[in-house]
Amino acid sequence: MQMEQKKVTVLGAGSWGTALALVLADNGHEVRLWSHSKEQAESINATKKNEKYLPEITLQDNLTAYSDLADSVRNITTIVVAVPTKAIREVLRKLVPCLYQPVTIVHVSKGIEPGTLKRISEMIEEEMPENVLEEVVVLSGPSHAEEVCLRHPTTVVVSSKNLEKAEEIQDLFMNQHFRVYTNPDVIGVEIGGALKNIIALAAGISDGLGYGDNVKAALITRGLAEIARLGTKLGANPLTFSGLTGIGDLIVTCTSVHSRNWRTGNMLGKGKKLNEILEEMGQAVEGVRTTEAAQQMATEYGVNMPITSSLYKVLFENVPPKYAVEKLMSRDKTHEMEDLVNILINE
Ligand SMILES: NC(=O)c1ccc[n+]([C@@H]2O[C@H](COP(=O)([O-])OP(=O)(O)OC[C@H]3O[C@@H](n4cnc5c(N)ncnc54)[C@H](O)[C@@H]3O)[C@@H](O)[C@H]2O)c1
Ligand SMILES: O=P(O)(O)OC[C@H](O)CO
Repeated sequence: MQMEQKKVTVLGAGSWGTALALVLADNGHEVRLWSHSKEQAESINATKKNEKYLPEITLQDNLTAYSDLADSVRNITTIVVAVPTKAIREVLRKLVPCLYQPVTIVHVSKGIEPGTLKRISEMIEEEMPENVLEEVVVLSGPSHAEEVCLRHPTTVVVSSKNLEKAEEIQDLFMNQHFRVYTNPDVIGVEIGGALKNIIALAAGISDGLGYGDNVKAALITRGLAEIARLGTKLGANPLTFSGLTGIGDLIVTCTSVHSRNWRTGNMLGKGKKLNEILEEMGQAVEGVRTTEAAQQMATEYGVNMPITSSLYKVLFENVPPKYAVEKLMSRDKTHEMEDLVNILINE
C-alpha cells in the first residue's frame, strides 16, 4: 500500500522522540527532529546518530535535526511532543508564538503534573489557544525506544476525542513493525501510561531487595487494581486498563531492564539514594513526580492506593523500602474483588 508522505516535526531529541522520528522516517515522511541543544542537532545531522540517547542506531536521510524551533515547525501541521512531562508547558509556551496555522499535537509523554494534577492533554489544551490547536492525540503503550529502533514488533494505542484524527495519526505511524490501535478513552490511556511508572519503580525496588516473581506478580496485579480504581474515579473506561496502555505497559515497564523507572527502583532497593540515582541516570524518570501527583490525587479523590502511598513514603519521606513492604503486607485483610465490585457500581 502506498503511504501518503507528510511533513512531521518531533519536539524532543531524547530516546523516545528519536525512536518515533525513526518510525516516521521509515514510513517515508519528511521528519524534522527538534532538539533544544544546537550542539546535539548539529551532531545528529553530521553523524546521522543520536550519540547520547541511542548511539547504536543510524538515522535516515529524510530525518533532519533542528535547533531553531520556529524553523522546525514552519509549514507543519502535525507536531509530536516528546519531552518529559515537567518540560511540556515550557516547550509549548515557546512553540505557540512560532505557529501561524492550526496544528495537531501528538503527545507521547507519560506523566501527571503534581500540584495541578493535570493530565498532559489537559496541559496542552490549557497552553495552546484554540486558533492554533486543531486536536490533541495521545500515543501510548508498551514501547521501549531501544526496541522500537531495532524494528522489533511493537504495539501502541492512539487516543483522541476525535476518532478521525486518531485514525489519521494511526496511519501516520503504522508500519509492519509498529502496529497502532485506536481507543477513544483519552483519560484511561493517559492514566494507565502515567501510573504504570509508579508500579515499575516499586517492581524495581522489589528486585533490588532480592524478592522474586511472586512479588512482581503481586505488584503488577494489585498495581493495576489501584490504577483502575483511580482511573475510573476520574472517568476512564475500566476496560482500557486491560489493554495495551494498562496491563500491557505495566508488564513491559515492570519487567524490562530498558525501563528507567524499573532501574531507578532497582538501585533504590539496593540502598542507593534517589538524588544520586537520578543524577547518574541523566534521563526522564517520570514515575518519581507521578508518584507525588498520584498520592495527591488519592487523597483528593478518596481512593485507596496502598502501593502508591508506600512508594511515596520511600521516595519522599526516607522510609526504608523493606519496612514499606512489611507495612504493605500487614494491612487489614480485604476482599480481592472489592475493587471490581466498586468499579462496576461506579460504571
Ligand atoms: N524512552 C522510551 O522508551 C519511552 C517510551 C514511551 C514513552 N516515553 C515517554 O516519553 C517522554 C520522553 O522520554 P524520553 O525517554 O525521550 O526521555 P529522555 O530523557 O531520553 O529525553 C528527553 C529529551 O527532552 C529534552 N528536554 C528535557 N527538558 C527539556 C526542555 N525544558 N526543553 C526542551 N527539551 C527538553 C532532553 O534534552 C532530551 O532530549 C517521557 O514522558 C517518557 O515517559 C519514553
Ligand atoms: O523507561 P521507562 O521506565 O520510562 O518506560 C518507557 C516506556 O514508557 C515503556 O512503555
